[in-house]
Amino acid sequence: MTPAARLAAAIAILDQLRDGTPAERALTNWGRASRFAGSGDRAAVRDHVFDVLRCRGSFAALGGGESGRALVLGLARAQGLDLASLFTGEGHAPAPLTEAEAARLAQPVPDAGALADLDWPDWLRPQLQADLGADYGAVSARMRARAPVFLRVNLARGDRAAVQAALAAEGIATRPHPLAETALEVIEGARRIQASEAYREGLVELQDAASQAAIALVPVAAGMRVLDFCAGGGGKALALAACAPAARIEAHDVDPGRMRDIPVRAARAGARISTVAPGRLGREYDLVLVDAPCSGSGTWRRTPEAKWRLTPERLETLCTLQAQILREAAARVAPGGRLLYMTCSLLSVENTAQAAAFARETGWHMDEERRFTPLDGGDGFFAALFHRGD
Ligand SMILES: C[S@@+](CC[C@H](N)C(=O)[O-])C[C@H]1O[C@@H](n2cnc3c(N)ncnc32)[C@H](O)[C@@H]1O
Repeated sequence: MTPAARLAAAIAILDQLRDGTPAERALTNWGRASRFAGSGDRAAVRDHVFDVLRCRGSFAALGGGESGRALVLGLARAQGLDLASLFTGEGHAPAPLTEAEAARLAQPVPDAGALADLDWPDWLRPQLQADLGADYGAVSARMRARAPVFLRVNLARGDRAAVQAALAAEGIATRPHPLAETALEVIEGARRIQASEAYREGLVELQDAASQAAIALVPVAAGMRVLDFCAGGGGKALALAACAPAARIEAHDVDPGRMRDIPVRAARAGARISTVAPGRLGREYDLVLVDAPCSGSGTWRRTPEAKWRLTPERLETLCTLQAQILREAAARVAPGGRLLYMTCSLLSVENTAQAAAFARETGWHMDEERRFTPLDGGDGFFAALFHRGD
């Protein structure tokens, strides 16, 4: 496919999203109907679609509307592409610019800060400005770009340098990242990771660097009884198991189906993690992890559709649920044990305010609290470690 045909495909896919079709489904549908498209074409079209979703507000302003065509015009303009050579109408290229489009595109481009402002939902912008303070502008700019890909080195299987060499031998170039001693940032070959031997043999897992740094805060040791209360696919439980292979780790989720991959992932990593059905939990864990359901605002570079779907009502529901889960999880901590609360959110209502309210209302003490933003290199993330007040 030509670069222009890839833009035309992105336009068609973005138009499909307007009725609420999820991007992944629209991309799959397009892929099935486009057998002529090679893997490079598919990757490029996907990147266009996700670049637009991340910057939907500013690209709509730059391109003059919310249609697929206007958004892609905004993308092309933001990326400094030569519109005249792409929008030709020849072959599979998008139709030439209309006079109205050409006149709109001749207007001056707003400054970068004003554009980045547009890429947050309007209702959330004041909250983010207050929560991020002096970092607001820089974080907003960072959130418009693609997220880096990080790997967690499974220290139970090899040290970081050895794993880096094994990956390099398979064409995956990485560099150590300062956020965590287990973190490697992938600089080349990201699409090869899941088929690589290093991945299949459990030397690495895909995990954001901030999540890795948060897990490093946890005082986990051999013999400890640990509960991952909101285990989902088990990313945090696996990271904990790598830190303390002799800890007794149990994974739980209100939706047990979400834990279905844990046995396979644990076997790959050589980790021991048992999954526990709701209602079969113990009461005396030395450490309970709560990786709470949240807005996911810290990960919106990877899941940009979620940014535009979040509503004030949904955020309020999530905050209520987080407070409730914290209390349920705290009831399972043994005397002298610890509770770790985490979110992948940038919002204080889910982070510092939630943690402070829990401490105030229950008498638990906060030992440590850490907030990560994309300025640290990884996703937005939050962790607060507590011990019981008595
Ligand atoms: C942020 S995800 C967990 C991600 C996971 N820890 C990981 O690292 O891959 C939050 C999880 O909390 C679960 N959850 C939601 N409400 C819950 C509840 N009341 N009790 C336990 N788990 C809950 C969801 O099903 C979801 O899997």
